[in-house]
This record gives sequence, structure tokens and C-alpha cells, in this order.
Amino acid sequence: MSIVQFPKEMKWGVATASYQIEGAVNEGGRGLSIWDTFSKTPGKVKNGDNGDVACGSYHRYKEDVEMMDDLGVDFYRFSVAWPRIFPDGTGEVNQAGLDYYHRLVDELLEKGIQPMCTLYHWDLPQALQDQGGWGNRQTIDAFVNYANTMFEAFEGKIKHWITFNEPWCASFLSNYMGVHAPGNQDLQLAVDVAHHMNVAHGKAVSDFRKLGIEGQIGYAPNVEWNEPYSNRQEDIDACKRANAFHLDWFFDPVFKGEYPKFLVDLFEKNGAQLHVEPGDMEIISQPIDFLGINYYSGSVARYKENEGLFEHERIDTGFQKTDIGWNIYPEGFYNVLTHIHKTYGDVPIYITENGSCYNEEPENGRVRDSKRIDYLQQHLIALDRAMKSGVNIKGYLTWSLMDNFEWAEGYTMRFGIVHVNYRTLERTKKDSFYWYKQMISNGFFERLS
Ligand SMILES: N=NNCCOCCOc1ccc(-c2cn(C[C@@H]3NC[C@@H](O)[C@H]3O)nn2)cc1
Repeated sequence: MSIVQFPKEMKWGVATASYQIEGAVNEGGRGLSIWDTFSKTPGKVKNGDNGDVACGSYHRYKEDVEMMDDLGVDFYRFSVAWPRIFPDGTGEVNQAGLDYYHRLVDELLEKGIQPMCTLYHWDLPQALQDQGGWGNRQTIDAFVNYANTMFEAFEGKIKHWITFNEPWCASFLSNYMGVHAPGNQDLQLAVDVAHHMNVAHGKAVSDFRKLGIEGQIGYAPNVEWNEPYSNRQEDIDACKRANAFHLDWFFDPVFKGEYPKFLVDLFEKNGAQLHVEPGDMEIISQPIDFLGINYYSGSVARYKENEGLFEHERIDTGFQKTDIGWNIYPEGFYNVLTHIHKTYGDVPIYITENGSCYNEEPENGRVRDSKRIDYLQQHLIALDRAMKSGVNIKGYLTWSLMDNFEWAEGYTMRFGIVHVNYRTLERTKKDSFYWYKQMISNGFFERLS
């Protein structure tokens, strides 16, 4: 029997996001978000699913916190719905919105669970989208106003803040590929959106420091890993381009104060200019206290002439896949973490999302999700290897506490360690919940393979 033992100071948690779990979209003074609009646009979300009810967590947060208390987590990572705080994005603050998050945070603190608060997890107020959304540079100041309002309202209660969740998804997946809200397909717009989000991140960090808010602040980019199929230079270069799309484009500005020139040139070749204003790069590269990393999957890939923006193609090398069709690639987790450490230094890292999609249903009140337990084991083994290689990992939060609205996949794809019956909203702890609980309690687990 071999065990994987984590340092006693390792922190453990679970993650969710507002639009994916709260529901109650017309309650408490909430305004519309771009995901309310997008999910109700025919053809955008599977089965026409939307977040109107979701997991009902707006009203069931006490039950959710009870489950986290049972789990024994140190952190609960949740996101605030900007349209609950400022229904039109700016203007008069909606006290009922603040009050909801105070109830949630007070419940967490009472159980000794630390809140980790994501300010932007994609639910931009629709009123701001109507004025150009993140393509409009003025949205930066609207975000900073919202962030400062939250910093001051929760001073002393929330001590871990994340500005943006997965800016690659919120910019390129949403404005170049059109897969997420608002569903544009415009590379120039996506490049503008990404830059405006980067500036908004930096301005929020800068104000966090000026306000002297107690706590730490970071952001949570999503990363995938493309491993070259061969040692041919064309394959190596193709993977560098693909990796840079998720990594360098969002890490270099923050950690180096500049965008990767080869990507700037590549975007320009494809008709998209980078519009940087004086002072932007200095503000973006404000030092952060921690880096959140969201990792799910990766691929072996190679050069393919004229294939997409990066002349790169993923190849099927027989990796097992989860029910959403993503490769199970724990080696990629190790590779990307050691790459980040080597390239960007010893920044403290929380794994702010890692998890898998498996769609088992309850049978006699039990959900036998052994494949999710295996995914967790494989990725925690890779995480342990990365830590032993010197990567400064502070904690691991699995995605997700419960099944929820998985964006364009609607409710068809389940990532939770707790099953949700979307008709009754009944929660059922899966086998993976009990495995994760035991692992957190022990600080180690026995390797099954
Ligand atoms: N990559 N290129 N693909 C080309 C065409 O893509 C089609 C689809 O693309 C993607 C890429 C990435 C994702 C994704 C989803 N999550 C899971 C969420 N993370 C934050 C939290 O809210 C979770 O729900 N993380 N990433 C979805 C779709």
C-alpha cells in the first residue's frame, strides 16, 4: 500500500459560481446578466437550459454550508453576482444584494470556513453589455467601482479575493469562439476584452492596496497543456503557440508587464490590434498575493498547416476521457504547474478549480462515482509531484461542491461531488464526497493504482 501525504498546512476547499448555483434571478433586486440573455437565446445552451433556478442556492445556502462543514473544508470559493450588487452595473448599490452575501459569509465564518470570493465569474450586468460590455473601456471603471464596494463592505470578513475567473473563457471563448456569453465571434473584440479585463484586474488590485484592505488578492486563469507529439521543431512551436493562448497572454502582462510579442504579431496578422494605453501595463503588473490555477485537461498536439489561429491540432493518443469528452491528463497538470513555476517564479498558488465530469445518477440513495475518485487521485498525485518539484502550492479546491449549470452544456454535464436533482433540488452526497472528506481529515490518501 502506498500513500500520498500532503503537508499539514495544505488547505482544502470546494468551488462554485453565482450564475451556476444561485437561481433566484428575479429576487433580491438582482438585475439581468449577460448569461440570463445568452441562456435564453435559442440554440446557445443545450436543451435551452438557464440559471433561473439552478441549484436554488440563493435560498439553500445554509444547507450547502452544512455540507461543507461536514466535508471539513478550509475554504469555500464562491462568486458574487455583480448584478445583485449593482443591478445596472453602476449607480446605486442594491443593499439586498450585499445582505445576501453577508448571510452566506456569516454562515461560513460561523462554521470556521474561510470565504474565497471571486468578483467576476462571467455574469456581467446586461446593462453594461448594452453599452459595449468588456469591449468598452469604461467597463473597467464600472468593475473597479463594484470591486471597491465589495472590498469595503466585506472588510475583515473576506480575506481572499479573486478578481477574474478564467479571463480566457470570458474573453476569447466568449467573444472570438462565440461559445459563451455574449457569444461574439470577433478576434479584435476578444483582444480588446482580454486587455480591458487585465487592466480591470490591475486597477482592482491597486485599489485593494490603497484601501488597505486586510487579506490577499489574486486572479484565477484557466490553463490547459499541449504536449508536443514529437520533438520536431514545428510540433514544439505549435504547442508553444497554443499554450501561450491560455497562459502567456494572461500571465506575461501580470508577471512581466508585457504581452508576448509573438502572439501580438500573430493577432495582428489576423487583423486584431492590441490597444494599450499609457500606464496600462504598469497597472496590470501590480504584484498579486496568490495565483489561482484552474486545470481540467490537456492534449498531445502537433503542427498542422493552416489549421486555426495557431496551426496546431490536438491528436487522440488514447487518453481516457470524462463524460464531457475531455482527456484525463494528470501529466499535463504536472507539466503546466512546473512550467508556471519555472517561467513566472515562486508565486503562491491555489488550485482554484480541478475536477471532472461524470454523470452518474443516484441508485438507492447512493451515487457510485468511482471514476471521479480516480480522477481526483490521479491529479492529486500529479499535484504532489509538482509540490515535490518546488511548486509553491498553498491549497486545492475541487470543482465543484455540487452539480450545477455547466454553461453551454446546461445541466447535462455534472462536475459535483454532490448530486443535485434539478427537479426537486435534493442534494445527494456522492461516493467522491466521502472520499474527499476522508482525505481532508487524514491529510493523505492511499493510492489505488
Ligand atoms: N479550447 N478550445 N476549444 C475550441 C472549441 O471549444 C469549445 C468549448 O471550449 C471550452 C473550453 C473550456 C471550457 C471550460 C469549462 N470549464 C469549467 C468551468 N470553469 C469555471 C467554472 O464555471 C466551470 O464551470 N473550464 N473551461 C468550456 C468550453
